[in-house]
Formats: sequence, structure tokens, C-alpha cells
Amino acid sequence: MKVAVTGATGRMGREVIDAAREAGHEVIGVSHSSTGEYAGVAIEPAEEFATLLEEREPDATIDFTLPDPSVSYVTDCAAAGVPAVVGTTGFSEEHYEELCEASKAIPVLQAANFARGVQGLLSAVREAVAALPEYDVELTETHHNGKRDAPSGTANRVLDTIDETRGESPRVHGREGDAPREEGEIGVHARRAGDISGEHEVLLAGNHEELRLTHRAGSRGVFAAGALDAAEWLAGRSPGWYDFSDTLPDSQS
Ligand SMILES: NC(=O)C1=CN([C@@H]2O[C@H](COP(=O)(O)OP(=O)(O)OC[C@H]3O[C@@H](n4cnc5c(N)ncnc54)[C@H](OP(=O)(O)O)[C@@H]3O)[C@@H](O)[C@H]2O)C=CC1
Ligand SMILES: O=C(O)C1=N[C@H](C(=O)O)C[C@H](O)C1
Repeated sequence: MKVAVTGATGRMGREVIDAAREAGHEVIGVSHSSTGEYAGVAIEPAEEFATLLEEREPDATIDFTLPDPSVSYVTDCAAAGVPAVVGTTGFSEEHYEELCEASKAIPVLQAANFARGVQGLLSAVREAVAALPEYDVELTETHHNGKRDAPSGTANRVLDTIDETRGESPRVHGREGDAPREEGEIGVHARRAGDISGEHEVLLAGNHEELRLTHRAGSRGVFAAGALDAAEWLAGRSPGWYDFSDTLPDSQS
């Protein structure tokens, strides 16, 4: 597969390039900040991305950047007919609308977390919340000190999953003050420290017992591997909006 990697000099961009090279793929790096070479891969300037897509015709693009550049890259992919895998998080509603617009022309797969275990976490959370509707729920996510968006994209996905199961709950971010917990609220806590790749813990408590569901990524390589699998799966698909769960073995599609 020939794959273009945007945000090539970022933490995830470098990780995806390493994984793609390891798997024997042809890689085109794209960066807004530097050109040259990384791991034997030529890094092309972002302003030439649209031309590069037309001339080099990659099978897919993998993007881990920021919301605005991500939407811009995917819009160029739509114009050139190149499938887009998007790992970027922190999108607004307006960003999602633009990504959905692009998905009318090309297949787009956006996922807040490309670790396969997170699909297991989402299923476990759905089941636990359904089985224990009166238990208090608190969510804690922990990431490296360079992460910008909070709560994480994965945390937001977990919160949406809880809402889908037991109805919309008020979210209390980083609780403080002088009042007991309100019934039904969900506490959301974001920690930033060191080089932690990503940890999400859902705590359910009640009836003098606790249930803790935790996913911990051991390295960023986990996300890069999932994104590459998604790109291989997405290449050649029809235009549309796809979820990472669609690519996994027990999926119906
Ligand atoms: N879905 C998942 O599984 C995962 C998602 N993520 C998400 O991926 C995103 C990136 O994370 P991470 O790699 O740690 O972040 P980094 O800050 O390390 O990398 C982001 C890269 O985006 C590019 N960029 C920044 N500003 C601009 C701009 N104005 N125009 C174009 N490109 C720009 C830069 O690369 P360059 O200078 O080369 O252009 C930068 O290095 C985040 O949203 C994070 O939450 C992270 C891990 C896993
Ligand atoms: O920024 C990160 O590093 C990560 N971001 C994703 C998120 O926001 O959920 C996924 C993963 O936890 C790592």
C-alpha cells in the first residue's frame, strides 16, 4: 500500500511512519513545519499536499494533527478521491460537518482511539452501565504532558456510550467546591503527566462495591498499528463514514 502520513513530524506521525515502513508500505510524509527526511522517508511540504495527492495517488492518507489542519487535509483528499483515516481528536460540531461532507466523496474513517482494546472497553462499559443503572459513574483519563484536548476524544466517546445506555447525564469536569455529588452526574477527570501513552478508567460504585474498567495503552505503537490496519481496510471502499469497529473481525460489514 502507498500511504500519505500528515503531521509527519508529530508524536503519532512519526509512530505511523515507523509502523508503515516496518510493514513494507510505501510512505509519503507530509509536514507543515519541516521538510527533509524521517526514517528514510521524504517529508513533503503541507502546502503541496493537494498536488501530491494528484501526482502520487496514495491508496490512503493517515492524519494525526489538529482539528483545523485535519479538516483541510481531508477536504483535499475528497477532491483527489483519496480515502482518509483520521485519528485527530478535539473536533467541534462544525469540524464534524465538514468531515461528513468529505465522506460523500471518499471513504472517511475517524476514530478517537485506534487501540483494539478500547472497543472492548466500550462494550464492557455499555454492559456494566446497563446492569448497574443506579451506580455512580466517574471517568478518569491520563495522558502525556503534551496533549492539548481535554477530556480526551476517547473519554468523550465513553461518555456518549454511557448516555446511549442510560440517557443523558450531566458531566462534572474536575469537581471542586462544597456540595455532595448530585445523583446521576458523571465526574470527568483529566490528568496530564510525563509521557503516558493513554489510560482510561471507568469507575462504577454503589451497594458497598466498586467495579473499575480500565484500558491502558502500553505504547503509541498500538494506535499506529490500528490506524494502519484501518487504512488497509479503507482503501478501495465506497465513499461514506466508517467507524473503527467496522474494521474488526466480528463486524457485520
Ligand atoms: N485516534 C487515536 O488512536 C489517537 C489520537 N491521537 C490524536 O492525534 C492528534 C495528534 O497527537 P500527537 O501526535 O500526540 O500530537 P503532536 O502535537 O505530536 O503532533 C501533531 C502534529 O500536527 C501537525 N500540525 C500542528 N499544527 C499544524 C498546522 N497548523 N497545520 C498543519 N499541521 C499541523 C504537526 O506536524 P507537522 O509539523 O509535521 O505538520 C504536529 O507535529 C491529537 O488530536 C491526539 O489526540 C493521538 C494518539 C492516538
Ligand atoms: O493525544 C493522545 O496521546 C491520545 N489521544 C487520543 C484521545 O484523545 O482519546 C487517544 C489516546 O488516548 C492517545
